[in-house]
Amino acid sequence: MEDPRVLSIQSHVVSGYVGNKSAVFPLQLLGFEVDAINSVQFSNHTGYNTVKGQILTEKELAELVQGLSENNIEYYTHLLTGYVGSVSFLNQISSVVKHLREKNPNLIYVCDPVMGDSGKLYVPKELIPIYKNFIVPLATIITPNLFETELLTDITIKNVVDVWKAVDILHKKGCETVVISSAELGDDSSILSIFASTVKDKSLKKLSMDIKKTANKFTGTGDLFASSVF
Ligand SMILES: Nc1ncnc2c1ncn2[C@@H]1O[C@H](COP(=O)(O)OP(=O)(O)O)[C@@H](O)[C@H]1O
Ligand SMILES: Cc1ncc(COP(=O)(O)O)c(C=O)c1O
Repeated sequence: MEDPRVLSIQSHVVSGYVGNKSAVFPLQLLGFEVDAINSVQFSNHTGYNTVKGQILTEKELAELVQGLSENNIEYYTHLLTGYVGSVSFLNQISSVVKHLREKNPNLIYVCDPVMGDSGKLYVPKELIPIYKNFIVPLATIITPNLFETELLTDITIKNVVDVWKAVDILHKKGCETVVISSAELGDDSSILSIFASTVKDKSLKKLSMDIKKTANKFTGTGDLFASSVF
Protein backbone atom coordinates (compact mmCIF):
# COMPACT_ATOMS: atom_id res chain seq x y z
CA MET A 1 0.00 0.00 0.00
CA GLU A 2 1.20 3.52 -0.80
CA ASP A 3 2.16 5.75 2.14
CA PRO A 4 -1.08 7.11 3.62
CA ARG A 5 -1.26 10.87 3.51
CA VAL A 6 -4.24 12.81 4.87
CA LEU A 7 -5.43 16.35 4.33
CA SER A 8 -7.54 17.26 7.38
CA ILE A 9 -9.72 20.37 7.11
CA GLN A 10 -11.06 21.06 10.60
CA SER A 11 -11.19 23.54 13.45
CA HIS A 12 -8.18 24.51 15.55
CA VAL A 13 -8.59 25.56 19.16
CA VAL A 14 -5.83 27.13 21.24
CA SER A 15 -7.07 25.51 24.45
CA GLY A 16 -8.55 22.03 24.50
CA TYR A 17 -9.14 19.34 21.93
CA VAL A 18 -11.69 19.49 19.11
CA GLY A 19 -11.28 19.37 15.31
CA ASN A 20 -7.69 19.07 14.16
CA LYS A 21 -6.47 19.14 17.78
CA SER A 22 -8.48 15.91 18.33
CA ALA A 23 -7.73 14.25 15.00
CA VAL A 24 -4.15 15.00 13.92
CA PHE A 25 -2.18 13.28 16.69
CA PRO A 26 -4.27 10.06 16.68
CA LEU A 27 -3.91 9.87 12.88
CA GLN A 28 -0.15 10.34 13.19
CA LEU A 29 -0.09 7.55 15.77
CA LEU A 30 -1.91 5.35 13.24
CA GLY A 31 0.94 6.00 10.80
CA PHE A 32 -0.62 8.68 8.60
CA GLU A 33 1.29 11.69 7.38
CA VAL A 34 -1.16 14.51 8.20
CA ASP A 35 -1.43 17.93 6.58
CA ALA A 36 -3.86 20.21 8.43
CA ILE A 37 -5.89 23.16 7.23
CA ASN A 38 -7.46 25.00 10.14
CA SER A 39 -10.98 26.04 9.11
CA VAL A 40 -11.16 28.26 12.19
CA GLN A 41 -8.70 29.28 14.87
CA PHE A 42 -10.67 29.77 18.07
CA SER A 43 -9.54 30.40 21.62
CA ASN A 44 -11.65 27.42 22.79
CA HIS A 45 -14.58 25.29 21.70
CA THR A 46 -18.02 26.79 21.29
CA GLY A 47 -19.38 25.31 24.52
CA TYR A 48 -17.67 28.08 26.54
CA ASN A 49 -19.35 31.42 27.38
CA THR A 50 -17.10 33.31 24.95
CA VAL A 51 -15.26 32.34 21.82
CA LYS A 52 -12.70 34.58 20.14
CA GLY A 53 -10.82 33.96 16.95
CA GLN A 54 -10.72 33.82 13.20
CA ILE A 55 -12.70 31.97 10.55
CA LEU A 56 -11.03 30.85 7.31
CA THR A 57 -13.00 32.01 4.27
CA GLU A 58 -13.68 29.84 1.21
CA LYS A 59 -11.35 32.12 -0.76
CA GLU A 60 -8.55 31.50 1.74
CA LEU A 61 -9.21 27.74 1.60
CA ALA A 62 -8.99 27.83 -2.21
CA GLU A 63 -5.75 29.85 -1.94
CA LEU A 64 -4.13 27.30 0.39
CA VAL A 65 -5.04 24.42 -1.94
CA GLN A 66 -3.80 26.45 -4.92
CA GLY A 67 -0.46 26.90 -3.12
CA LEU A 68 -0.18 23.13 -2.62
CA SER A 69 -1.19 22.57 -6.22
CA GLU A 70 1.33 25.01 -7.69
CA ASN A 71 4.09 23.18 -5.82
CA ASN A 72 2.67 19.83 -6.87
CA ILE A 73 2.27 18.69 -3.25
CA GLU A 74 -1.47 18.06 -3.22
CA TYR A 75 -1.37 14.27 -3.63
CA TYR A 76 -3.37 12.73 -0.78
CA THR A 77 -4.69 9.22 -0.13
CA HIS A 78 -7.33 10.59 2.28
CA LEU A 79 -9.28 13.78 2.92
CA LEU A 80 -10.99 14.36 6.28
CA THR A 81 -13.47 17.15 6.91
CA GLY A 82 -15.37 18.09 10.06
CA TYR A 83 -17.37 21.09 11.27
CA VAL A 84 -18.21 23.60 8.51
CA GLY A 85 -20.16 26.74 9.40
CA SER A 86 -21.17 28.25 6.04
CA VAL A 87 -22.68 27.31 2.67
CA SER A 88 -19.84 28.93 0.73
CA PHE A 89 -17.14 27.05 2.68
CA LEU A 90 -18.97 23.74 2.22
CA ASN A 91 -19.28 24.38 -1.53
CA GLN A 92 -15.55 25.08 -1.65
CA ILE A 93 -14.94 21.74 0.09
CA SER A 94 -16.78 20.02 -2.79
CA SER A 95 -14.37 21.73 -5.19
CA VAL A 96 -11.40 20.60 -3.09
CA VAL A 97 -12.64 16.96 -3.17
CA LYS A 98 -12.99 17.10 -6.95
CA HIS A 99 -9.55 18.69 -7.35
CA LEU A 100 -7.86 16.11 -5.09
CA ARG A 101 -9.62 13.29 -6.99
CA GLU A 102 -8.21 14.60 -10.28
CA LYS A 103 -4.80 14.14 -8.70
CA ASN A 104 -5.68 10.79 -7.07
CA PRO A 105 -8.88 9.11 -8.37
CA ASN A 106 -8.68 6.65 -5.44
CA LEU A 107 -8.81 9.40 -2.82
CA ILE A 108 -10.80 8.27 0.23
CA TYR A 109 -12.96 11.12 1.48
CA VAL A 110 -14.00 10.78 5.13
CA CYS A 111 -16.71 13.31 5.95
CA ASP A 112 -18.12 14.02 9.38
CA PRO A 113 -21.29 15.89 8.39
CA VAL A 114 -21.41 17.96 11.58
CA MET A 115 -24.82 19.60 11.81
CA GLY A 116 -26.16 19.03 15.31
CA ASP A 117 -26.98 16.60 18.05
CA SER A 118 -30.01 15.39 20.00
CA GLY A 119 -32.50 17.37 17.91
CA LYS A 120 -30.51 20.61 18.05
CA LEU A 121 -29.09 22.09 14.84
CA TYR A 122 -25.86 24.05 15.30
CA VAL A 123 -25.15 25.01 11.69
CA PRO A 124 -27.30 27.13 9.32
CA LYS A 125 -30.14 24.96 7.98
CA GLU A 126 -29.07 25.78 4.38
CA LEU A 127 -26.18 23.34 4.84
CA ILE A 128 -28.53 20.33 5.08
CA PRO A 129 -29.42 20.06 1.34
CA ILE A 130 -25.79 20.60 0.35
CA TYR A 131 -24.63 17.72 2.55
CA LYS A 132 -27.53 15.59 1.31
CA ASN A 133 -27.22 16.24 -2.41
CA PHE A 134 -23.58 17.08 -3.02
CA ILE A 135 -21.32 16.06 -0.15
CA VAL A 136 -22.68 12.60 0.78
CA PRO A 137 -22.47 11.44 -2.87
CA LEU A 138 -18.81 12.54 -2.97
CA ALA A 139 -17.87 10.94 0.36
CA THR A 140 -16.38 7.46 0.68
CA ILE A 141 -17.09 7.28 4.42
CA ILE A 142 -19.49 9.41 6.46
CA THR A 143 -19.75 9.53 10.25
CA PRO A 144 -23.06 11.17 11.19
CA ASN A 145 -24.60 10.83 14.63
CA LEU A 146 -28.23 9.74 14.88
CA PHE A 147 -29.72 13.24 14.52
CA GLU A 148 -27.49 13.99 11.51
CA THR A 149 -28.56 10.67 9.96
CA GLU A 150 -32.20 11.80 10.28
CA LEU A 151 -31.39 15.15 8.68
CA LEU A 152 -29.61 13.49 5.75
CA THR A 153 -32.38 10.96 5.07
CA ASP A 154 -35.64 12.65 6.20
CA ILE A 155 -36.36 9.56 8.29
CA THR A 156 -37.36 9.69 11.95
CA ILE A 157 -35.29 6.99 13.60
CA LYS A 158 -36.98 5.21 16.49
CA ASN A 159 -35.39 1.77 16.37
CA VAL A 160 -32.73 -0.38 14.75
CA VAL A 161 -34.92 -1.16 11.71
CA ASP A 162 -35.15 2.59 11.01
CA VAL A 163 -31.36 2.88 11.39
CA TRP A 164 -30.70 0.32 8.64
CA LYS A 165 -33.37 1.95 6.41
CA ALA A 166 -31.57 5.28 6.77
CA VAL A 167 -28.19 3.66 6.13
CA ASP A 168 -29.58 2.13 2.93
CA ILE A 169 -30.71 5.58 1.73
CA LEU A 170 -27.23 6.95 2.37
CA HIS A 171 -25.62 4.10 0.38
CA LYS A 172 -28.06 4.81 -2.46
CA LYS A 173 -26.84 8.41 -2.50
CA GLY A 174 -23.43 6.97 -3.40
CA CYS A 175 -21.62 6.71 -0.08
CA GLU A 176 -19.70 3.43 0.30
CA THR A 177 -19.37 3.33 4.09
CA VAL A 178 -21.71 4.76 6.69
CA VAL A 179 -20.68 4.80 10.35
CA ILE A 180 -23.22 6.17 12.80
CA SER A 181 -20.98 7.51 15.53
CA SER A 182 -23.45 7.54 18.38
CA ALA A 183 -27.08 6.62 18.82
CA GLU A 184 -29.24 6.38 21.89
CA LEU A 185 -32.09 4.02 21.09
CA GLY A 186 -34.15 1.98 23.48
CA ASP A 187 -34.73 2.47 27.17
CA ASP A 188 -31.27 2.04 28.59
CA SER A 189 -29.74 5.53 28.74
CA SER A 190 -26.38 4.08 29.84
CA ILE A 191 -25.81 2.54 26.39
CA LEU A 192 -24.45 4.23 23.25
CA SER A 193 -24.73 2.33 19.98
CA ILE A 194 -22.50 2.53 16.92
CA PHE A 195 -23.67 1.22 13.53
CA ALA A 196 -21.46 0.64 10.50
CA SER A 197 -22.22 -0.55 7.00
CA THR A 198 -20.11 -0.94 3.86
CA VAL A 199 -21.18 -1.73 0.32
CA LYS A 200 -18.36 -2.83 -1.93
CA ASP A 201 -18.52 -4.88 -5.14
CA LYS A 202 -22.22 -5.57 -4.47
CA SER A 203 -21.48 -7.14 -1.07
CA LEU A 204 -22.91 -5.55 2.06
CA LYS A 205 -21.25 -5.80 5.47
CA LYS A 206 -22.97 -4.47 8.56
CA LEU A 207 -22.04 -4.31 12.20
CA SER A 208 -23.38 -2.71 15.35
CA MET A 209 -21.79 -2.25 18.71
CA ASP A 210 -23.10 -1.16 22.10
CA ILE A 211 -20.78 0.66 24.45
CA LYS A 212 -21.20 1.70 28.05
CA LYS A 213 -21.80 5.43 28.30
CA THR A 214 -19.87 7.31 30.97
CA ALA A 215 -21.74 9.97 32.92
CA ASN A 216 -19.48 12.76 31.59
CA LYS A 217 -20.23 14.91 28.54
CA PHE A 218 -17.25 15.19 26.20
CA THR A 219 -16.43 17.65 23.43
CA GLY A 220 -14.15 16.60 20.60
CA THR A 221 -15.04 12.90 20.79
CA GLY A 222 -16.92 13.05 17.45
CA ASP A 223 -13.78 14.43 15.78
CA LEU A 224 -11.61 11.79 17.44
CA PHE A 225 -14.10 9.13 16.33
CA ALA A 226 -14.02 10.30 12.68
CA SER A 227 -10.21 10.11 12.71
CA SER A 228 -10.38 6.53 13.96
CA VAL A 229 -12.58 5.09 11.16
CA PHE A 230 -9.71 5.25 8.64
N1 LIG B 1 -20.51 9.70 27.32
C1 LIG B 1 -19.74 8.88 26.58
N2 LIG B 1 -19.33 7.69 27.10
C2 LIG B 1 -18.57 6.85 26.39
N3 LIG B 1 -18.14 7.09 25.14
C3 LIG B 1 -18.50 8.26 24.56
C4 LIG B 1 -19.32 9.21 25.25
N4 LIG B 1 -19.55 10.27 24.42
C5 LIG B 1 -18.91 9.98 23.28
N5 LIG B 1 -18.28 8.78 23.35
C6 LIG B 1 -17.46 8.12 22.30
O1 LIG B 1 -17.29 9.03 21.25
C7 LIG B 1 -17.84 8.52 20.03
C8 LIG B 1 -18.48 9.67 19.26
O2 LIG B 1 -19.60 10.11 19.96
P1 LIG B 1 -20.13 11.61 19.95
O3 LIG B 1 -19.08 12.51 20.46
O4 LIG B 1 -21.44 11.59 20.65
O5 LIG B 1 -20.30 11.80 18.38
P2 LIG B 1 -20.90 13.03 17.59
O6 LIG B 1 -20.02 14.22 17.92
O7 LIG B 1 -20.77 12.58 16.17
O8 LIG B 1 -22.28 13.21 18.08
C9 LIG B 1 -18.84 7.44 20.46
O9 LIG B 1 -18.94 6.43 19.47
C10 LIG B 1 -18.16 6.92 21.71
O10 LIG B 1 -17.17 5.98 21.34
C1 LIG C 1 -14.77 24.79 17.09
C2 LIG C 1 -15.34 23.42 17.26
N1 LIG C 1 -15.03 22.44 16.36
C3 LIG C 1 -15.49 21.20 16.48
C4 LIG C 1 -16.36 20.84 17.50
C5 LIG C 1 -16.85 19.43 17.51
O1 LIG C 1 -16.82 18.74 18.69
P1 LIG C 1 -17.38 17.22 18.77
O2 LIG C 1 -16.25 16.35 18.28
O3 LIG C 1 -17.67 17.03 20.20
O4 LIG C 1 -18.57 17.10 17.88
C6 LIG C 1 -16.72 21.81 18.43
C7 LIG C 1 -17.63 21.50 19.51
O5 LIG C 1 -17.92 22.34 20.36
C8 LIG C 1 -16.19 23.13 18.30
O6 LIG C 1 -16.52 24.10 19.15
